[in-house]
Amino acid sequence: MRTCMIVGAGKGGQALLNILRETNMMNVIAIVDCNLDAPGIQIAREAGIAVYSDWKVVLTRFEIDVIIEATGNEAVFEEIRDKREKHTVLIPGSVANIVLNLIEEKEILIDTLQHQSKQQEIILDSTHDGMIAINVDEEVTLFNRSAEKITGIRKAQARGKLIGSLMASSMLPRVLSSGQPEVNQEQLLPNGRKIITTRIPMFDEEGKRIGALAVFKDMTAIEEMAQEVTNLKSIQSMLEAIIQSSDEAISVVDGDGKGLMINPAYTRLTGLERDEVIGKPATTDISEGESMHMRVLRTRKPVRGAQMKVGPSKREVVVNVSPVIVDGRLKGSVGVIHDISELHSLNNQLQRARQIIRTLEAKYSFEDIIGNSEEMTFSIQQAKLAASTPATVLLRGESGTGKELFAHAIHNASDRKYNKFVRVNCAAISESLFESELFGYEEGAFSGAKQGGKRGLFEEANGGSIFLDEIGEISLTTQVKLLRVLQEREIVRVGGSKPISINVRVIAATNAKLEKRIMDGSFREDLYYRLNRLPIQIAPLKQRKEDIAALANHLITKINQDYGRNVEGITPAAAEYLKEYDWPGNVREFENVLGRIVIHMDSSESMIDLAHIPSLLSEQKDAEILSVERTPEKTLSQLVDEFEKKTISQTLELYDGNKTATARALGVSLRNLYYKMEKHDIEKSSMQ
Ligand SMILES: Nc1ncnc2c1ncn2[C@@H]1O[C@H](COP(=O)(O)OP(=O)(O)OP(=O)(O)O)[C@@H](O)[C@H]1O
Repeated sequence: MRTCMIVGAGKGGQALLNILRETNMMNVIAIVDCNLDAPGIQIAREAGIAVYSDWKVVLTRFEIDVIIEATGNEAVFEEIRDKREKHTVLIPGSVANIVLNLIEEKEILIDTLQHQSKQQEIILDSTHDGMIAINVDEEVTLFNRSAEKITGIRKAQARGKLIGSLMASSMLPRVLSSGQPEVNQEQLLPNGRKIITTRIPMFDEEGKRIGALAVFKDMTAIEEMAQEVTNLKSIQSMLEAIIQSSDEAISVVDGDGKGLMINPAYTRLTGLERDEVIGKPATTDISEGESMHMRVLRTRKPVRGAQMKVGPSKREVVVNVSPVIVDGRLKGSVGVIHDISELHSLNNQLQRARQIIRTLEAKYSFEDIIGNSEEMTFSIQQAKLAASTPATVLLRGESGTGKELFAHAIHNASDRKYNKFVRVNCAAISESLFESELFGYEEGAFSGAKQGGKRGLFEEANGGSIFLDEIGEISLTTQVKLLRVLQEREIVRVGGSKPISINVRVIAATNAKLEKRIMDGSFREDLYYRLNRLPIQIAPLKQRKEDIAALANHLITKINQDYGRNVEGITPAAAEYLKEYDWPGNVREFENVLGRIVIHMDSSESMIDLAHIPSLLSEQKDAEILSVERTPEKTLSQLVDEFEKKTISQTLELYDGNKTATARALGVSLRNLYYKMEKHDIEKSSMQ
């Protein structure tokens, strides 16, 4: 290194001394100044540099290669120039000044660079990408905050360290030596995080390799985000699918009330297509007046159950609208429209279904009426004819002949079969209730009347048939009212004045001799003629005994079902025997007798035979002897008298006319027996 002497220790000399020492460019041997207080003198002394007041002395003591003249004094410069050794280089003070300026500029530059690098650091620290750079010695020169977060290594720890000691798996040394960039490489960090990184070699302006840089992203976070987005997307598509397939009409508007979404049900109901709604303000939307969406956006409160009519066909709907509030901010509103006209039509269908079920109340048809006798065939023919007309029918026949069965069959064969069949047992309803039951009543018609009044059975049967069983039993007052209904085809509720027109087919039935009733004044002749326009007489079983075998088989099937038995039928001999009996209770009695036979049969027996019947028939005979035919016109004392007469006659017969034995058997005195025999006109022959 060349030796140097600085002449002049003023400001310039001092600066030069500092530079030469810092840069190590030359070995400063001595500094010269006649003023030993000059600023450079002190620094020289501290640095162990010799201080002289005469430069010539220095030259005599040291081998000096370079003399720097820093006095700014031209005379001094010329003297040194002339007296120095030839090989010694002399640098004038002005040059030293230039150097000084350069130094100042360098300092400013350094300041600026430092400032810039601070700024760059801030920028690099604020980026989300991790960045690590190394120099050619593989020392870390850049380690930004994101790199710190992703790798978990402290920035302060990393700076200046060998990358290999910091992260053994780092590929930066490889890039540094190969000079080849490596783009978008996946890498697993020791802390378990997955990164995607791009590594590039760095060159200076002359193409010299100066280091390598890695820029990387945290894939774990990205993957988590991607997962969240995927989840959100699937929820969104699920919601969309639900909304699109919903039968409820749905519309969604944004916070400004502009249409965002509607579903096909909305278009079906309102007639509004997507392009008429999406992006358009919902100012009036589906109905007149303020839009429900706008009201909800204004008040931030839901609207529930608003009723309105919408669409070209003015369908009745109920609307529910709710605000959509996310994190306290109003994002829009969702409206759901329920079409209640569909509900109404469902309700109608339900009513219809109910009506069909009701027709099951009229459960028999002509197929259920058994009998091939001439009498029965004729009755069935008449009934079928009656079924095809709206006419009032009067079914006549003894008790148990099948009048109700015929009434069912007529209703079910008529065009009213899908409407109601209402059966009224006129004998069972008390006189006082009869009118209100049949014709209904208005609210307040009598004490105990229901609020809003009540429909009567005629209204109930509207569109269908009403079966007035035991019609002979109704009072004269009710007969007048019924006649009016049959003539006018309208009813007036009890306590009301407004006539209500009704469309009901009347099927009446009686076992009474109405003609006799007319004679004694208990039945109105005009009503009789009204009812008797289409009379159907059903013959008693004793007049059509040829029906017995077929009836027996039919009834056995029915009994098997009722009692869970498996009787197959009746032998011809048994059927013949049953024909000998008169069946005063007709088919009902026949059915009861067969039922009792079946119950008494052994489960191994499959056919009803003679052996099963005799005891039963004798029981029947006893019952017949001991029973009296109860007809509505008979009074209790008449019935008791009749029973008494039959009992006495039967007991006399049993004891071959022996009155003493008969009186004893009946628990009466002989005198009393005679008295009763006379009273009942029991034949003299049996009175011996
Ligand atoms: N021809 C028939 N074929 C099949 N079953 C019959 C027939 N006639 C009557 N029945 C049956 O006999 C029973 C009595 O019939 P129904 O009640 O119709 O007689 P009714 O004349 O209305 O009697 P009442 O005057 O006492 O009311 C019922 O179980 C019915 O099914």
